[in-house]
Amino acid sequence: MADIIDGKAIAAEIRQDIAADTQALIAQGITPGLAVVLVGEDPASRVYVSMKEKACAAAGIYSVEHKLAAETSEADLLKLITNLNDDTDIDGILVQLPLPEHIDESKVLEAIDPTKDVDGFHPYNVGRLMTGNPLFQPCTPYGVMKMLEHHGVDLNGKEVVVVGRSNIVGKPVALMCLAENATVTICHSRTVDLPQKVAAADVVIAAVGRPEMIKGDWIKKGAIVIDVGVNRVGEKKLVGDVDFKAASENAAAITPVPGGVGPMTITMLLYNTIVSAKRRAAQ
Ligand SMILES: Nc1nc(=O)c2c([nH]1)NC[C@@H]1CN(c3ccc(C(=O)N[C@@H](CCC(=O)O)C(=O)O)cc3)C=[N+]21
Repeated sequence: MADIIDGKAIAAEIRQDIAADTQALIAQGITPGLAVVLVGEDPASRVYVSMKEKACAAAGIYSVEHKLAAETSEADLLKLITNLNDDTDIDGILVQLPLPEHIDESKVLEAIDPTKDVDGFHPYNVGRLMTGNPLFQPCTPYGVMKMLEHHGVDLNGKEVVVVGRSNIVGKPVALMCLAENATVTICHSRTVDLPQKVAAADVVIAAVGRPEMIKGDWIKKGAIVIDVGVNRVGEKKLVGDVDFKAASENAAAITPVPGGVGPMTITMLLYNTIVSAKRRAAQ
């Protein structure tokens, strides 16, 4: 049976450090500040945003939520971002994705001051990550790396297979593993013989958004499995991209869903906010 890599526990540990750093910054007269912008009424987005609020409050971070109506114009959203860029109380700006259809996502992400881009989605920060000199690392992949580190996984020379090629998870996590000297393969919907690719992996990182599509018998004995998927099936049940039960038979260690990567994502958002506030304090 596999070890469970407990994201909730690792997140709680990191959040204690974040709370201590926050107190130290406040003592220097700098209160870390995060602005979260939510456009529209998507229920899942609302849940995530309120989780972020609670986590900020628990850590002592100042947070402001800007809830805008679904029909808000792109121009008005850009205006809000400009104001937040100029607001000296704000160290981090997060615009919750997805945005409504009529708003150009790239335009919005590019409007955020890269020095406040705690999501790490601005092309400037993407470029900094790609060239090996990151300013902010995107929260979900950064959380994945912290989980591997906490579990004592050394990626040097390992075969990492990333399933999924999104800008927010697949591509950046592949770059981060490469920076740790892994041999990285990125698989996707057009990959030929995915089971065989996954079977070659020492570390599998699943980020496709399809419930339990990665089967347990694809996993090599002793592999590490990181499941980034959060798929709601039916009313309440949350499952990952990996068939957890079957994969646990082969894996040396595996992350659960819920309680795996999810809690780490929010933790790394707070972490990036503190990093940004420390830069402000050092100015
Ligand atoms: N600009 C932006 N940045 C994001 O980081 C971002 C976003 N937009 N849009 C949506 C996705 C999704 N996301 C999650 C955060 C926490 C959990 C999480 O904590 N999940 C819990 C379960 C929570 C539940 O029950 O729904 C868990 O896995 O244990 C999941 C997903 C951040 N996202």
